Amino acid sequence: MTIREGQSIPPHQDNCFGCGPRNPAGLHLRMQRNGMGVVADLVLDERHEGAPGLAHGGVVAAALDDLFGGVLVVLGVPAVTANLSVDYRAPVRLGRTLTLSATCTRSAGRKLWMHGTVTDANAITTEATALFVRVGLEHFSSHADVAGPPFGDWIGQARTPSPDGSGASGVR
Ligand SMILES: CCCCCCCCCC(=O)SCCNC(=O)CCNC(=O)[C@H](O)C(C)(C)COP(=O)(O)OP(=O)(O)OC[C@H]1O[C@@H](n2cnc3c(N)ncnc32)[C@H](O)[C@@H]1OP(=O)(O)O
Repeated sequence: MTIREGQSIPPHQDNCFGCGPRNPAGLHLRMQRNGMGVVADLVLDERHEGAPGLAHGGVVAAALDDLFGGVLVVLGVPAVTANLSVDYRAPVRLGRTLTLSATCTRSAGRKLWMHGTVTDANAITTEATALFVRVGLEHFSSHADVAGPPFGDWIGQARTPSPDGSGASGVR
């Protein structure tokens, strides 16, 4: 599956907490390709509240984690979060249009390092880094039927790792 610049990223699966359109408790993230990364707008509301008027930090972390999952779709690499680190630089306010962006900064062997930010009116509120580890399709298929769209559409076409194990074009 080739996703062109500016094109929408399909949800990982319809019920994904981050980007699934069918999940009533989900964030309904809609990502677009931005270079070798992704961007998305997100408005959080009282369902996502932690401190009064402010977003729960775990929700913000989940959104960034899911954007990293969107980067995987751009790269065509099946992988999962091994480690996620979040710097909360400023409170994230409810009812604001937040801009989330994420990209892969490096890959080596099975590992991919991600970087992402949340901005509100061009000010960074949150910054995250993550280590993703490439997995085989059995990581997913051993728990559920993953053959159908949209998950099966891109995961089934995920690129075969190159001889050096990287497989992710444009990142090293
Ligand atoms: C593709 C579609 C994605 C769709 C959804 C996206 C949603 C957003 C992403 C997620 O939320 S994924 C869900 C949360 N993550 C998980 O459930 C993953 C659970 N963990 C695992 O399944 C395994 O621990 C994992 C696949 C990550 C690694 O197990 P393996 O047995 O395959 O590999 P191994 O433990 O040998 O580690 C491979 C390398 O990564 C390194 N590594 C693994 N975990 C690490 C860690 N936590 N911190 C640092 N390094 C780590 C490890 O040291 C090693 O480095 P070297 O190759 O240099 O020796």
